[in-house]
Amino acid sequence: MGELLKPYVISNVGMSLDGKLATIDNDSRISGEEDLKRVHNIRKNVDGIMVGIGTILKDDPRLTVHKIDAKIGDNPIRIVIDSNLRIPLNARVLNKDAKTIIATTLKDTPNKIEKINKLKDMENVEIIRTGIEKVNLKKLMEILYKKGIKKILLEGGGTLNWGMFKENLVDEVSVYVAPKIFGGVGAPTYVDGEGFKTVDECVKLKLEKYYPFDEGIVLEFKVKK
Ligand SMILES: NC(=O)C1=CN([C@@H]2O[C@H](COP(=O)(O)OP(=O)(O)OC[C@H]3O[C@@H](n4cnc5c(N)ncnc54)[C@H](O)[C@@H]3O)[C@@H](O)[C@H]2O)C=CC1
Ligand SMILES: Nc1nc(O)c(N)c(N[C@@H]2O[C@H](COP(=O)(O)O)[C@@H](O)[C@H]2O)n1
Repeated sequence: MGELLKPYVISNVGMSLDGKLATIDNDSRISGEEDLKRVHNIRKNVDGIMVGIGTILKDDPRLTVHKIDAKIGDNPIRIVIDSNLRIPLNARVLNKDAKTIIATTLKDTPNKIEKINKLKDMENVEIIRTGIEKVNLKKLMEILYKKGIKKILLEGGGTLNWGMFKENLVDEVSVYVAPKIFGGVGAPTYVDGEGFKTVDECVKLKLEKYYPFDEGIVLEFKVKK
């Protein structure tokens, strides 16, 4: 079998020192303005920004380059991973500021068919279908690569991050760690999902760079392949 041709994937989050992406009440204001500008500089230099539907439902993000000087044409393609097509039709990620790809499964329900038809009427929206119960992330990466998406910024949340790390689809990690502790067993962490059972199986990283930033620290790693 040939090597998987896939986009280069950078995973970025802002997290508390205890690895949380938000508090138990879903307050995710972790990064300060400087860190958000750092993230938007990464956004400006990738072809796609990817998030899971959990993040859309909780944060209603725009996923555009809006914290630094940029033109609408600088906006990368937004990619939402949404197995059951739960995306609200008024989600900000569906606005006209950029193109949006919604990746969903091949499984049909009457509600899903109706939603797909509505989404197809939106000129900036494209739907890609792969996988049965969950979006098949490996196949999706191949499809995106063939469409010319060569570099992706993965912006979470914890469930999608797990899916991407488990399938060995992440190439680089860049995290801002804030000097804050949130606690809470139910608060989302950088990587959730079912987790690896042994240290042997886990994703191994090579530390490349670290520097104090805002009130915290930025850590950059390459994923060992
Ligand atoms: N501080 C930060 O930098 C960030 C914080 N967040 C926080 O993370 C939380 C959202 O995270 P989650 O609830 O975990 O949702 P998520 O954004 O990770 O989306 C998870 C959803 O992705 C879908 N999915 C489809 N196929 C999948 C696959 N193969 N593997 C994995 N997922 C698949 C599933 O429907 C699943 O429910 C929010 O509280 C948000 O505020 C999110 C992004 C960045
Ligand atoms: N880097 C980073 N730091 C934080 O503290 C965050 N809460 C996030 N969240 C991510 O950014 C999205 C918001 O994007 P827009 O400003 O609306 O374009 C949010 O949905 C998370 O993916 N990131």
